[in-house]
Amino acid sequence: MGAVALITTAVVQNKPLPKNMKYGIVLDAGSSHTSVYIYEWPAEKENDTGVVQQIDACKVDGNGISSYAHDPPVAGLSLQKCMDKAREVIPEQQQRETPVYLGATAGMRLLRLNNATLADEVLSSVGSTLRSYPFEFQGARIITGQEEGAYGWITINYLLGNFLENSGWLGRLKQSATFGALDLGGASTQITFVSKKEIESQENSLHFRLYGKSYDVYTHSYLCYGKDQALRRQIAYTIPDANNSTILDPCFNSGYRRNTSTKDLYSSPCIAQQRISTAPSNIEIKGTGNYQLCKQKVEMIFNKTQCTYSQCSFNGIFQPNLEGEFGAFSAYYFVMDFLKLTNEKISLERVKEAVKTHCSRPWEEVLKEFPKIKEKYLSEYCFSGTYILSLLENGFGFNSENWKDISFLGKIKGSDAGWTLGYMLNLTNMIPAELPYSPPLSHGSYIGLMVFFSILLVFIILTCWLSLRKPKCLQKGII
Ligand SMILES: Nc1ccn([C@@H]2O[C@H](COP(=O)(O)OP(=O)(O)OP(=O)(O)O)[C@@H](O)[C@H]2O)c(=O)n1
Repeated sequence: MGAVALITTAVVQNKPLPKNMKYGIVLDAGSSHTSVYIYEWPAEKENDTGVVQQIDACKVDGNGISSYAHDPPVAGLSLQKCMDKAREVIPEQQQRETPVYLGATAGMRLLRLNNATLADEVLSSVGSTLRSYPFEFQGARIITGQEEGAYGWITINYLLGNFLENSGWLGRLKQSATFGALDLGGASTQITFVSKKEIESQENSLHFRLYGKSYDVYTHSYLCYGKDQALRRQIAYTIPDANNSTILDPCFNSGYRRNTSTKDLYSSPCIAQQRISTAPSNIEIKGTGNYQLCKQKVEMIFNKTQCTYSQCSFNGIFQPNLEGEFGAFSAYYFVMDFLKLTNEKISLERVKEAVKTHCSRPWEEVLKEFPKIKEKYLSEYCFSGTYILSLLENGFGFNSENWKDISFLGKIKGSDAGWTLGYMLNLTNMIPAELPYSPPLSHGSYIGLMVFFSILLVFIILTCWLSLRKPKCLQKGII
């Protein structure tokens, strides 16, 4: 049984895994795009102390499989380019033994809320494409927010080597040194960390036994609090004020303009409470680039008033005190990397100053300086930086003191930080619940020691024999 048995993996675990697998493929079908990751096993699979490594990754063109809700068969076809690449990367004789998993995240969770039949059609379309490749297709499913949080936590701690470090006798005695995981996607965000305090809400509590050590983990996934859905909500709040269908938005650089259809904006279940029937069908957003005003608008989406537990993050969700160090990845990394704020020595105050400065820059100037960056990303870095600060500070409770505990992580030892590796490690039972037995000495060292002690023994016996034996001449003299 897999070590992470608490996470339900029903659909995927039905098929036995190929015995000689050396590679694994995981497709991350996110809300904004799909990525294909190829992993390679370490040579010593049985007594695994090596690390499964990402050897290639491919980003699928387009906006994620959920965006094909209007035409599900195309969702599968969109994956072909990256799957063709996987066929080139993995040696032909290994392909039949290579498991392929597809996990869809928050974009598909939202589509399922809107229209479960369409979500099924999209999944069956990607399933038939993946089945047409010579790999061992293990299933396509929508993973839960809890799984997304847990697998992200497993991935970063596995890659950082924390589980093995905690598994020795010394590691088992001391407090578990793991990193908490902060994952910001397009449609949801996850926070996951080991908590010494009681976790008051059952749905936020996970227990893992990994390499012989137990971990009590807190996790929560906030649907609709990914970067793209948060932006939609922030815009939707302004629509009632729309005058002549124009919105002045402080979260975009001044001079930036964008047209949005309200039908498209309102199509997300995240905006359900904010829809107004008198909204114009099209709105024009005009940036005014003001960090303080943007922050005020962004904070409207965090409800800090109700809490039925001893303490909450926001929206009445229980969250224990933050503990230990954290690794922040996905959009946290993309945005902070763009703003050059990933250095741990940069204080929270300096981060705020930098976001404020970026927001105040005219759009023309930004565009001129970064002509190669996709306009969608570039235009949103003022909002994204402000949102990240609000989420971490106002939402989760980070402050000037513990800001230094956050590391913004893109790749760890060559593998992308994200949920996919943890997902595959769990489904292939790569992380044992108990520490595999490893003899204290290697075979070579045993033989070396045996030879050494044999020579030593012969030497001792010889010395004793020589010293006890009386020389014949002396014996004669005495007589
Ligand atoms: N260079 C980049 C790349 C991506 N993004 C943004 O990062 C966010 C998250 O992207 P990703 O990690 O791919 O999230 P998804 O998997 O699509 O989201 P989810 O898990 O919520 O489904 C998106 O809003 C995307 O616009 C960005 O700002 N800059």
